[in-house]
Amino acid sequence: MTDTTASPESTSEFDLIVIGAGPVGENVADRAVQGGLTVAIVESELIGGECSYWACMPTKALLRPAHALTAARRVPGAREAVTGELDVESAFAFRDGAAASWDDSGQAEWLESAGITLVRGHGRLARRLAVEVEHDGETRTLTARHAVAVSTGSVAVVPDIPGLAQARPWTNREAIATSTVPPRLAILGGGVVASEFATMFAALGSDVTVLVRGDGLLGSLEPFAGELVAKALAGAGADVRTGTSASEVSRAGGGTAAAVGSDPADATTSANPATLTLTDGSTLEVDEILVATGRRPATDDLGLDTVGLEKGQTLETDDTLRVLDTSGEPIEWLYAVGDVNGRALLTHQGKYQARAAGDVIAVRATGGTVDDAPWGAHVATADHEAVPAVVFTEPEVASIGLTAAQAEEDERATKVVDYDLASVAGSSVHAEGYEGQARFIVDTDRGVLLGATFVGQDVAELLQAATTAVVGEVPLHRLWHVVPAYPTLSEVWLRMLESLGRDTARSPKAPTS
Ligand SMILES: Cc1cc2nc3c(=O)[nH]c(=O)nc-3n(C[C@H](O)[C@H](O)[C@H](O)COP(=O)(O)OP(=O)(O)OC[C@H]3O[C@@H](n4cnc5c(N)ncnc54)[C@H](O)[C@@H]3O)c2cc1C
Ligand SMILES: NC(=O)c1ccc[n+]([C@@H]2O[C@H](COP(=O)([O-])OP(=O)(O)OC[C@H]3O[C@@H](n4cnc5c(N)ncnc54)[C@H](O)[C@@H]3O)[C@@H](O)[C@H]2O)c1
Repeated sequence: MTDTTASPESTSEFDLIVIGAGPVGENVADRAVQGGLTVAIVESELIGGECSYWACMPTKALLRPAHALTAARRVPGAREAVTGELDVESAFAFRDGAAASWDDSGQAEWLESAGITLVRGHGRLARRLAVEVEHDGETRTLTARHAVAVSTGSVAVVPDIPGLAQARPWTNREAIATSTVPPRLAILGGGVVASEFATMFAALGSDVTVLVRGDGLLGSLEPFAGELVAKALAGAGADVRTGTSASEVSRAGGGTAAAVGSDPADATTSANPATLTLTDGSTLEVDEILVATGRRPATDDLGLDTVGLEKGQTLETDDTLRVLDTSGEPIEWLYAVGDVNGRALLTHQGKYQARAAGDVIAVRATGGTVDDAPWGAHVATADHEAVPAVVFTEPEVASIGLTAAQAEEDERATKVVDYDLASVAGSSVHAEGYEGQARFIVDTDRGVLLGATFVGQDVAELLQAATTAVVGEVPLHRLWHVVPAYPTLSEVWLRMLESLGRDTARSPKAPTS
């Protein structure tokens, strides 16, 4: 919509400036360009962000060999063909490929092909509609005609435990970029990151101890999810200790684990062990410690004070992703999208927000009509109650919507339907001795699904159907006509309906006798 003939290097004014070129920032920029705007994106590290190099992609690649091996071993005929163990070097090579060997040139090419101007450096808000970019000791100011979007993501939290920081613990970055398998690994935390890395390193051959502060793994999900994952971890030789944490850590010489960085070669295994004193008074000696105790928004050095906000804070937003000021009013020109707004720390959900944000920024800039009613084109309504998530542990955990506990807190009229996945025909041919569990949360007043959780081998692909049912508020009586193919794991849907009773198949318009 403005002059785009000036070279990107010399141009300092754009319709939109995006700070942070992770998966979310890239999508905000792309949608805004498609909406006719000129866009600059500022990135201080690698284009593609945490997800591409230290999170989603490499972790799933390094988990996959163990999943495939376990799956083969569960099927007679295939089992006999597995004559060796997991090959760690090949698994690392597969991981390297998934992380594009920590080289973002492909992503830079994509930005160029999409018509987005890349500005390398650390971005900070300078004042209204202005971003200061620091790169190689030089500072340049970019100005935006219409909006600035912050997509700076999140960083790992290192808890304030005496001696922990000095012991140079791994975060997800060092853990996923390592080229060696620590013989003994302690994992602090019991959430998604802890559970996935415990599964991964146990399969790679580490002696893993998971220190869970609460009373089980994956505390925000249905309790049976954490229980089944803990059972499988124990079966894989990991020691999952609940109600325990570290009260002190020491490592002679401070440890040699790498500083956070983008070079995988930096992540070396410590030559000197660390000793953790646990809250029960016992001690634990390990070669590496992985902190998996949550994430905080990357807003420490973002110039938030220039817009009346506080450094380090989560950037709360309205549903069109505009940042709220201290009085709860949206700042017209400032958007926050992805992990940094704390709405849902997941790539797919951040990219969903990005599609809405990029489109609405373009529409507002060009004087179009904003579609911001719930479920409109320019709002991220699903963030509130319909966030799909998969934990890629063994077994997998796939969830959408409310848990039974959340539904109860809401005081909705709900019914919980539990079903043993081992009892559907599909699972019996999928794997010998298949273990798994499904739970559906049904709104009995409205006759729709509010949530579902599946735990078991290969349940991730069951999730999209559940997401469609929850988001689409598909009536139960219509679900009776959604026939699952036989014999698949999806047959659990029919079992859920049968548990509710054939009466739920009657449509509201059916004549009553
Ligand atoms: C171990 C792990 C595994 C995960 N696995 C999955 C998964 O399987 N599926 C899933 O959906 N989610 C997963 N997640 C979550 C997912 O990684 C995040 O939700 C996602 O990366 C968020 O994207 P983002 O673009 O908001 O932020 P990020 O990916 O963090 O990107 C932010 C970008 O902004 C840049 N930046 C920050 N500050 C500045 C600044 N001031 N100036 C310029 N640039 C800046 C950063 O360098 C970075 O490139 C995982 C997370 C972890 C930790
Ligand atoms: N497959 C996926 O989609 C995937 C994978 C990994 C991460 N993620 C995302 O990344 C986010 C962060 O994951 P996470 O596991 O780091 O955070 P989390 O919030 O899921 O879990 C943090 C865990 O650390 C514990 N903890 C917190 N402070 C502690 C302390 N001081 N001492 C001991 N324990 C402590 C908590 O009790 C909890 O068990 C998640 O919200 C998730 O959405 C997604």
